[in-house]
Amino acid sequence: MTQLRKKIESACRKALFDFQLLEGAEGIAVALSGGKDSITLLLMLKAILGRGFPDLPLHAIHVTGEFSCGASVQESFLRGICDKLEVPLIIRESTQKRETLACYRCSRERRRLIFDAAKEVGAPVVAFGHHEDDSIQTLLLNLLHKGEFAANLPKVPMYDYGVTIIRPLIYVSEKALYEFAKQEGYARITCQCPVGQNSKRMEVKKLLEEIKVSFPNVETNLAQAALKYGSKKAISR
Ligand SMILES: Nc1ncnc2c1ncn2[C@@H]1O[C@H](COP(=O)(O)OP(=O)(O)OP(=O)(O)O)[C@@H](O)[C@H]1O
Repeated sequence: MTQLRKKIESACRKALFDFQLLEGAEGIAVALSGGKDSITLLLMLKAILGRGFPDLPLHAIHVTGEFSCGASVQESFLRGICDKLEVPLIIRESTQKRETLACYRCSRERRRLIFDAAKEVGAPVVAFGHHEDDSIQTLLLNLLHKGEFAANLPKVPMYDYGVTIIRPLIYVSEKALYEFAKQEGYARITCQCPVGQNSKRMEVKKLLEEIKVSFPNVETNLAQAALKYGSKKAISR
């Protein structure tokens, strides 16, 4: 096992433990876009479940469709990964059209498709591949755009849908995930969505790079603040 793999697995284990992410779970569904983050997540959970954590059934759910994130991923590529890991793969179709394309609508539909599939297979705990940098960007984006101090939380019960979202990669940096994907040979650009490439999130990413010049610890500090003070709004009923 490489050092990097060990490092990511151990950060993932720490998140599972610190936030009790698997508490009460009877099965886990990984939202698998085919990008580096969710593939790594699937590999990590496969390695961890049954070793220090309950041996829960694991499923992968992929949403396909012309403009869905992950649209450039071949089904056979995902099947290959899942078959090797002996994880059942479920594929759902998104209906997004270019004319009506907007991030919020697309991701709402994707979530609904993923949640429905997860419930159908008896795995209403859904793991997303969001990492530490996603959380930092979300925090800044919400602050600048909406005046809210709200980040990605590691565990969010979605009472209306009857599922719980978990984010086991919350302690892992994007850089580590990128390096690992390169090492494992599945680093590839997946999001070819014309809307996603120009989003406010990209602007926040650039802004963070600029801030980093004067404040080198900005990412660590924001990640900590996100976990400590990130809004509880998302988890209130
Ligand atoms: N088409 C999809 N099917 C299933 N899950 C998805 C899909 N698109 C995104 N997700 C889930 O949402 C998470 C965040 O999506 P986002 O588009 O921000 O991807 P990302 O940061 O590029 O991650 P990844 O490298 O896993 O694609 C992904 O890690 C994955 O768990």
